[in-house]
Amino acid sequence: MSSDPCTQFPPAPAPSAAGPAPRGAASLPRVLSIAGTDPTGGAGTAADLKSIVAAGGYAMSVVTSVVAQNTHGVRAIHVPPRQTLAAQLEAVSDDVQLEAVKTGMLGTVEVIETVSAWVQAHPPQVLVVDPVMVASSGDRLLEPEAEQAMLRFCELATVVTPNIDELGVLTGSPRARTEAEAFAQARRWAARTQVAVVVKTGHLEAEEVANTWIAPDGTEHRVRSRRVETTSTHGTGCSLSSALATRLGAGHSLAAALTWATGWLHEAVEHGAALQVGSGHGPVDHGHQGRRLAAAGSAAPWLTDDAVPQRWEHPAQLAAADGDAVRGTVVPAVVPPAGPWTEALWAAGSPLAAEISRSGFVRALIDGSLPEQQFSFYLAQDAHYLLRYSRALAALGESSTDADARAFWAASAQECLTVEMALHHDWLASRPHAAQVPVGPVTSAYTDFLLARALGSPTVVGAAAALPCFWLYAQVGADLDEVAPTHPYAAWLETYRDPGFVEGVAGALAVVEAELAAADPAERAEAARDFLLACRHELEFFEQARRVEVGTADGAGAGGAGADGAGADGAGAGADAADGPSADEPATTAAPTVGAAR
Ligand SMILES: Nc1ncnc2c1ncn2[C@@H]1O[C@H](COP(=O)(O)OP(=O)(O)O)[C@@H](O)[C@H]1O
Ligand SMILES: Cc1ncc(COP(=O)(O)O)c(N)n1
Repeated sequence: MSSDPCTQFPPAPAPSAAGPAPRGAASLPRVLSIAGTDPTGGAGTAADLKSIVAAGGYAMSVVTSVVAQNTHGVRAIHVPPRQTLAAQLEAVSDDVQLEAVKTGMLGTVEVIETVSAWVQAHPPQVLVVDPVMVASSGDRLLEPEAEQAMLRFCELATVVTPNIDELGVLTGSPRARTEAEAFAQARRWAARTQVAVVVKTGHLEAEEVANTWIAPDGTEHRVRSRRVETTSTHGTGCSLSSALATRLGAGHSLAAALTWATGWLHEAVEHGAALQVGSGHGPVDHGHQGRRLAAAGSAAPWLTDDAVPQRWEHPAQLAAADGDAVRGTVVPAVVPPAGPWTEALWAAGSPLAAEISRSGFVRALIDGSLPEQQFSFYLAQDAHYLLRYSRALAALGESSTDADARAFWAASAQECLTVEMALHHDWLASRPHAAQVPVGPVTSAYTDFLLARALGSPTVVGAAAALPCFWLYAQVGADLDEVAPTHPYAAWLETYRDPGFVEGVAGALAVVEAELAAADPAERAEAARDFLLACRHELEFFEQARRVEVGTADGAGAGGAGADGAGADGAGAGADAADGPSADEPATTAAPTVGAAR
């Protein structure tokens, strides 16, 4: 440690005129990033600030070095005098109580010593050290002679987050070629230093990128994530460590914090390329999840008044649900319409069908990356839905005047109950937490709407509102290629293609076509409007599960990853608890026979 007075900090709490604000009562964790800059906003302090905010913290920043860099690489590094660094650190700690500190690029021995001295004088509750050494562009961000100082600094951390190359340097081992080798290195280092390590496998080749917390006592918590084929990974390490620090600072367990940070970053990586920032290795979209959730709370009406004519006289009068006149770009329906009226309904609802296929929920369900906790929530809501949907179908059976329609709705209502029972037996029995999740607001809004139409509107209207559940569910099956038996949701995905279910869809289409043909134009228009609203309810129904915050206790199937899991400083929860079906979950259980719904 240097004896320079600039690196000698008074012990905490450092007094100032007002002194640091008292602990407790803060609505958000106050998180400090100590890092270098990136003027293109992808890495360093900029990435850290965005990540801390995204993770739910109040973000602060102390700059260690001013870096002229962009998505192609580093052009110049200026390290301000150590007095400047020390003064920044003191300005923060004299005034602000911190819940977490994250360090990134420290760069030189002098900087590391200054930060080390400050940390020792003001030990934070949570210190996440990202031992930044070399940028993804290949440029060095840590002087070679500073490596030893960095290794010593890491021993002050709550957790360190090296990438594969940095882990090798940290442990004095050759670069790990497999996850198992990386784990062995991390275990040895954690046992020796009593500091936890998050092993990140972004730099390995495998399709799965996992982040694994390895505690000093050897316990592990592994969070799986799917590799995104993209060049937009600049600043991923900065972002993960900042989000992790924030969640730990907020008091989440290590399992919950790592699960959340990994899932959030996955979405940010997935949408980074669309930002079109720079022509090299672009940044990730730190705000994607926040914007998605904000959009879910929009108060904008789902349909404008002119979306459907007052009187629907001819099939061609209907516009697409996005307001455009129906054009030739309609997504083909896997179960074909039964006549001109249902054909027009399909064309009008086609933008929503396409949106469901593109939705994060459906894509994650199909590619297997949907977190188990969100899948469990979906199952729980599905069970609530089926019970209520069955009542709506039974009501349609009672109000139908046509004998075939009556028989069809009654049989469908019955089948729905059978499917609901199978859902409990085959899927929810092994997820007792999910089985107890109450009906959510999205499910409730959809089913209240369906029941109101089935019980209080003309039969044609209730029937049209009930149709998207059949038709759009079958459509999801069209997006499926062969599902590998190792897919975590293989058995569930098969239900979308069940031939009995496809037959049921055709039956519903025939009934609705006949009802529409016989209806008067005003009722027909009402039916079209409610068909489109039900399509939108379908989209919301799928997407609601992605609004469940993984790693917290508010969703279903929290497993070992709930907020009440292992503490941040303690042992990890069981491996794979939150992000994929565990060995005893029924990933390959026989699918319930879906014949009527969802
Ligand atoms: N291509 C990718 N697809 C999905 N997630 C990624 C990808 N690249 C990085 N990540 C996420 O970012 C984390 C950190 O990335 P990594 O490249 O391992 O570290 P660093 O940025 O420190 O070099 C990974 O553990 C993973 O969660
Ligand atoms: C200031 C700063 N800190 C960290 C990184 C590493 O980020 P990456 O490895 O993604 O380039 C960077 N490029 N710049």
